Amino acid sequence: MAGSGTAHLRGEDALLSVRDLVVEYPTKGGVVQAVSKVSFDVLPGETLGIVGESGCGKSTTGRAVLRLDRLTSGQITFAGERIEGVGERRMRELRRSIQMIFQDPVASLNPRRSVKDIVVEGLAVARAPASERATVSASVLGQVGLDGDRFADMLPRQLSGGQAQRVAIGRALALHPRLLICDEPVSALDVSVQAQILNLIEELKAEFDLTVVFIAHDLGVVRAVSDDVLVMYLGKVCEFGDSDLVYDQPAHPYTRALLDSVPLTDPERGFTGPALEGDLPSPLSPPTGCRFRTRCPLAEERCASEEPEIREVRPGQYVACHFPLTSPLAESAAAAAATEVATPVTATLTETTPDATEPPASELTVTTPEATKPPVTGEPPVTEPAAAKSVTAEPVATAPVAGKPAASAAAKLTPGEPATATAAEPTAVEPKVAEPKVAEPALATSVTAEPALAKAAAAPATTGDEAAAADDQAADDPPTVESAVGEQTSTATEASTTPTTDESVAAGTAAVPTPATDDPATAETATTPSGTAAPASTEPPTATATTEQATDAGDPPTVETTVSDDADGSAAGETKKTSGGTTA
Ligand SMILES: Nc1ncnc2c1ncn2[C@@H]1O[C@H](COP(=O)(O)OP(=O)(O)OP(=O)(O)O)[C@@H](O)[C@H]1O
Repeated sequence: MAGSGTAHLRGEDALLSVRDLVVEYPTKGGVVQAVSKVSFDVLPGETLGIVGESGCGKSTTGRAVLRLDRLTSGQITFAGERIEGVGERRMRELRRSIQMIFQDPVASLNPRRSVKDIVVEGLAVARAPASERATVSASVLGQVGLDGDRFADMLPRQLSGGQAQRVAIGRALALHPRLLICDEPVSALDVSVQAQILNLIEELKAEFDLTVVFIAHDLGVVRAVSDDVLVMYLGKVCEFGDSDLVYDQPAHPYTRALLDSVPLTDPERGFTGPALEGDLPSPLSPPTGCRFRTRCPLAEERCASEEPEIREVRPGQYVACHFPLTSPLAESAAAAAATEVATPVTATLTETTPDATEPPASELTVTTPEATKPPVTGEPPVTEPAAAKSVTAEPVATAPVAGKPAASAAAKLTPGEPATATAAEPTAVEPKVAEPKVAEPALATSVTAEPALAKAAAAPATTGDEAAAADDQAADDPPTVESAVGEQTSTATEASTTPTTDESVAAGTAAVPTPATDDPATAETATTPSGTAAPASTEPPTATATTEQATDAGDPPTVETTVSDDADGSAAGETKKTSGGTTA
């Protein structure tokens, strides 16, 4: 959590329980430790946000729950049933109850199928009669705001990104899932459309009593929709707790650094505070002890030798850190650091005084006087910089999100207000340095600024025709095949900047653009896993989706995910099937 532990777990009432999940990918360069002993619970009806830098293992965690990737070890319990070891037949049934929505909506849809057929692909796999499929299709399309004949016969390439994501959501809903895993569902969308899709998910969640795991790198998006949030770093859990608590009073230095990397709308100030510096270390050989220590301004020798156990630092807030920002331990750590060479630090430290006021959020709050500590250099980063993505935290947070009162959303992130309040309880702190430090964030190179904020705030909280029409504006000019290919290529380029690119590609987590074939029975459907994308090449992916001959012409094509299944005792290479990007 960057350590391990179970203090944050909430027990038997959980709909989904993940315990000590380990997912490793053997590659030519070594074993990628994508997820290392991650544990969490998701309670019925809640939305759990999972955040962290690109490459920290968010998508792998989500995919592991559905067993789309091979689990190295760990336990997964869904609705009281241990599922990490069930056979593939049972897993296929379970995937009706656990649906996943992916980042690239267009790539996740079969390009040769009409919208009305796509949304009931899962039912077709289950051999539901055509009449039932037609009824459900019409109903679901209405629920996701695509009612009317206009959309029913469209092909995915004729849809805007927002409309395509609505179709993907509809396809998931048609199976009446209990758990929805949303993997970066709005990252690829325009910010105004993001708000609409988030609202749609919130409304449907309430209407269908869904439990949601919401994976995103965008902190603002996650805050807007999540009840609780799990912060991951390099395959480990850093912090878990009530979303407001974690965002307002982050206790892990990594959480704080992430929040400080969020751009402000005030161009003079740039960013909330000192940005996270350095690169994500290689998952092939992660740092010993606390995995964050090589980038942590508070790291001590102990952090290299001892992995921190997660523990409660405030009611409802759990942190895996030897020196959490509000713990008395941080005081002694920082005091010790003060005796060391006092060179400029990555994070601006602050002084604690009994009656001082809250410091600017630009400053890293530790409860010790005059402590400065040089950045821990530790092991040099091995990998390429983490893939940079747009940061759109503030805009989305200010957009009204159905299911969460607008006032509450506004209270969470008010434009101009620091994204992180840093009052250390119970003592307040006095800023030592008044001027916020403006730093270039290591996390983001693309920033959504104020105009987007205004757009998002103005976005209507509707899922009906209006919203669909808004989405549709972008689709007035239906994208050509060429432009769709261009999109894939650019996504693939982004993916290529992630660490251990070779390994990722070798292991085949790239999304599979669906080939254009007229034969539905042999059409290869895309699953868009991991938020990465393969170029639209004719070469088949190494290990993700292959095609299976449908059992009859009426069946939609199924996707075989090439993974191994421990339970079945098969060797690597056994196939798992999903339908057209759903997890039916
Ligand atoms: N099939 C694979 N083979 C090898 N390495 C992989 C594979 N899938 C993922 N990885 C690696 O596992 C780590 C975690 O990847 P993952 O996609 O889960 O991260 P993430 O936090 O979801 O990132 P992003 O937000 O960019 O999708 C990364 O280092 C990634 O390169």
